[in-house]
Formats: sequence, structure tokens, C-alpha cells
Amino acid sequence: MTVLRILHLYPAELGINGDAGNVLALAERARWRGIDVETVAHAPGAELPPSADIVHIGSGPLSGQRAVHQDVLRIAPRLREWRDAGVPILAIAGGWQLLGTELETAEGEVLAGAAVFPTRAALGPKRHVGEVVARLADGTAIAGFENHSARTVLEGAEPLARIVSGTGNDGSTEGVVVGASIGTHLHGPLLPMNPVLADRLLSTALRAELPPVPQTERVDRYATNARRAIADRLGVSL
Ligand SMILES: NC(=O)CC[C@H](N)C(=O)O
Repeated sequence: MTVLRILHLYPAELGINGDAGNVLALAERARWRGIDVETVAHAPGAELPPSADIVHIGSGPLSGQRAVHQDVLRIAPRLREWRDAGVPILAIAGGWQLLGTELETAEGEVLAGAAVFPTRAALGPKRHVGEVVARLADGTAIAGFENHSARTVLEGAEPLARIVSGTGNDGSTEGVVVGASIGTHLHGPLLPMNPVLADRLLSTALRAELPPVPQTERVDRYATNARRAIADRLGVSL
């Protein structure tokens, strides 16, 4: 690969929680390692690029989700092909819900999803708004902010993390992992606040270890402080 291509799905419709920062973090962390980056924004109705190295879809309200729903179904086969080929897909909250198997609205309407993730979300009357600390399988703590009204069932898939404080999928688990792809409710944005996940996605896409460089060491100190501040406010340890 000469240029790392990051495909950003629906930046105009989905991304009200600052999720575009995830794309910025991926691009900057790659550039700081000397890698050329191209970010391609995809809008409903447009042609997809022939290939992608990382795919990102952000979050949004039901109106934004509806605005892209038909296009999500149109591009679903390509997304599943990329997932199966090991291309990391990062899907945040409402974007993740559309990439699951089904999204049920609070009124009981069922929207078919892209089935990139074997997960089903049902929106309810209660919104879950607040900070979250959760632990990855290896014990690493991640932190962020959730703002959704979903209860999410993982139909046999592995969660991204176990909840320490917050709601996440169901009060006990948060997010999902399928191969190299991740679905999560976390904003912050997720990747600037949890650089371990940013480098995990980049390492997979680049098939290379990514040692720290002075620029990543600097911003990672800010991220550590931000996660610590969240844990302190929630009264939990990282
Ligand atoms: N943060 C979001 O993307 C919200 C997604 C969805 N509209 C919900 O309320 O669950």
C-alpha cells in the first residue's frame, strides 16, 4: 500500500457526537509514522472507492440514520466483503446500529441493517447519556461518553469490553468485535481518547507494528489524563 485510504461514511449525516475526530486521529497517527493518508468521504448515492484500508461510520439521531439507511443497504455487500477481507470497520453508535442485523425504533418499526455485525439494537424510552469506563479483554481500560437509547444484543459475537461504569450494550458489556472490526457506543471521540484502539486499527490496516513517536507520546499523555478525569468523576479506577 502506498497510501492508507480511510473511507468515512456519511460524515454530513452521521457524526453529531464529534466522531469525525476518529478519522482525524487515524490520519494523523498514520502521518506521524511517515505514512501517506487519503480520506474519502462517502455520501448517499455516490460510488464507493474500489478499495479501502479502514472504514469509519459515525453516530446520529434516528433522522440521520433514516437519511442514509437505503444507501447503507445498497453498499452492505461491499462492507461485508471488506470485513471478511480483514479491513477494519469502526462503527459508532447509530452507525453501528445500521451495520447490525436490525434496528428497532421505539415505536416498534424494524429497519433492516447491513449485517456487518451480528448485533441487534432496540431503541427504548430511556436515553443513556453519560461517561463510561469499560475494560477490554486484556484488561486495558477504555473511557468515553455514551448518548443513545438502545439496548443492544450481540447475537453470539464477542463484546469489545466489559462495563465498569455506564450502560453500554446492556449494563454489562460494551460494543462488539468481529475480526478486525469494532462497533461501540463510545464517543469522546473514541480514538483520540483511547489511542490503544486507534493503533490497533492502524496496525491491522498497515500489517505492521506501530511504535510510539514523539507526536503520539505527546497526545497520548493528554488522552491518559482525559481517561483518568472520567474515571475520577465516576469514582472508579482505570
Ligand atoms: N449516539 C447515537 O448515535 C444515537 C443512536 C440512536 N439514535 C439512539 O438513540 O440509540
